[in-house]
Amino acid sequence: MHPQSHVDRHGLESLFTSLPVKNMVAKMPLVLEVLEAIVWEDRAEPRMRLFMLCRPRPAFLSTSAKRSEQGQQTTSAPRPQQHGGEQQKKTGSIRPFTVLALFVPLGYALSWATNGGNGSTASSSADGFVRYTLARKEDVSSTSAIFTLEPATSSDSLARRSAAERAITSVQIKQPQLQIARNYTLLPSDTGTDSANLDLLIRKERNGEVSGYLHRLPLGSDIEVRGPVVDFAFPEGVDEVVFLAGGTGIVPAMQVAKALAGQARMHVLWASRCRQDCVGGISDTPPPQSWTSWLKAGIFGFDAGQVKEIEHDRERSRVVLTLEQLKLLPPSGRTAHESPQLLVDYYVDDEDTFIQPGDIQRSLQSAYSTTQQPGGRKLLLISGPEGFINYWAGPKQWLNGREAQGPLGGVLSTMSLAGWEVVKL
Ligand SMILES: Cc1cc2nc3c(=O)[nH]c(=O)nc-3n(C[C@H](O)[C@H](O)[C@H](O)COP(=O)(O)OP(=O)(O)OC[C@H]3O[C@@H](n4cnc5c(N)ncnc54)[C@H](O)[C@@H]3O)c2cc1C
Repeated sequence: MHPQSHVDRHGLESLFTSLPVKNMVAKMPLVLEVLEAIVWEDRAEPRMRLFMLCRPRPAFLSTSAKRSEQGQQTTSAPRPQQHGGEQQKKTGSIRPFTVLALFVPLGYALSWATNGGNGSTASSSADGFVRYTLARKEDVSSTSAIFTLEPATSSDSLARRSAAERAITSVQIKQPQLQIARNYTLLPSDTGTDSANLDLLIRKERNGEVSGYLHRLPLGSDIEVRGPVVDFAFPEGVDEVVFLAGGTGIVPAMQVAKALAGQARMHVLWASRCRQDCVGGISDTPPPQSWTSWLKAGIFGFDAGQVKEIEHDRERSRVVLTLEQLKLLPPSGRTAHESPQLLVDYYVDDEDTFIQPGDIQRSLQSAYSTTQQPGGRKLLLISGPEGFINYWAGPKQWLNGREAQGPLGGVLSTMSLAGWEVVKL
């Protein structure tokens, strides 16, 4: 999930220090490539990053380590002393003004070149970002919305299909003032048509740099997008999937449901904070009623669950509608199970319904009882906020500059998961 920009720092330094000004124009493509690599290189030197940012990063932005652990692309690398002059001095062999002196004319030249020298704005930039326009924003709840992005020009759009078909994919969106980017998973296109538009479900994080910026943008704004990036490629032979989704973690679940339709049976357990996030969603396999619900039903003469279902059926959010459509996808591929291919259960914090280990265990067992492919692979996927993944499966790990699964921890590590491969997304 990281940009594959492997910058050879020493090569870089010698390039900059040895570059004669008269050769600058001739070497411009190389220099631009290097500068671009620095911007996206999470191990780049602080002094280099310093000059690529539009403004100094405030202290609270020193969450770079956390972001990197999340597989985010950012211009700041995990480091103990972000503004530590000591560290900068130790590693410095290029004087800051050298970089600045190069960058300013280069930036000007790049802008001139990409604009064809006439001041117009090209839709695709040298760093792979493509210009889109915010065409629609559909509020799902007070904290999340579906953004529809249209290519700014008809000739230039990200090729959705260039990423592997059997994979979870996301795109990276740039926050141009800070020069940072975040991943957002693509909502599956509605009808199987390969629309050039991109639909994204984006939650507004409190004080979130990129999500906050996107939620503030008015319709018609330019948004720079690049990708798609493969976040997880499905192994061959998967015939059972149990998917634990927290919040916007439902979007990768929808991609899996679409990609594996007819090939694997899938059960999604989706936890949302409030009902607005999943209006109209009715669980396919509701957990057994607790004794308190039976008591309420006895006292009040109705089942509270039924009332909720009637209320929720009045309208359905677009996410719930898409999930319903995915349930209807015709079987294709090697196996057509007779039982429903996709089951979705809804859990809502505000309604005091939470995913319980027993729900997961039931789902795993029911998958076993209906499996038709002996030897088929079984995946237990978990996607959502860091806290959600940590709670169920333990934290991911950051190893050698890359995000790794880390050992299985959390609640799942105490359960019997024989035969199931757990993947933290
Ligand atoms: C592969 C992938 C796919 C994703 N898909 C989606 C998707 O479809 N939809 C979606 O909404 N998100 C998705 N995300 C998450 C998304 O990429 C961003 O992480 C998310 O939008 C937050 O980014 P931000 O810049 O807004 O917040 P950030 O600025 O990174 O902040 C994140 C949180 O940390 C808090 N924070 C910041 N600094 C500090 C500090 N110093 N101390 C304590 N707390 C702090 C902020 O208040 C905020 O709540 C995906 C992530 C990945 C890796």
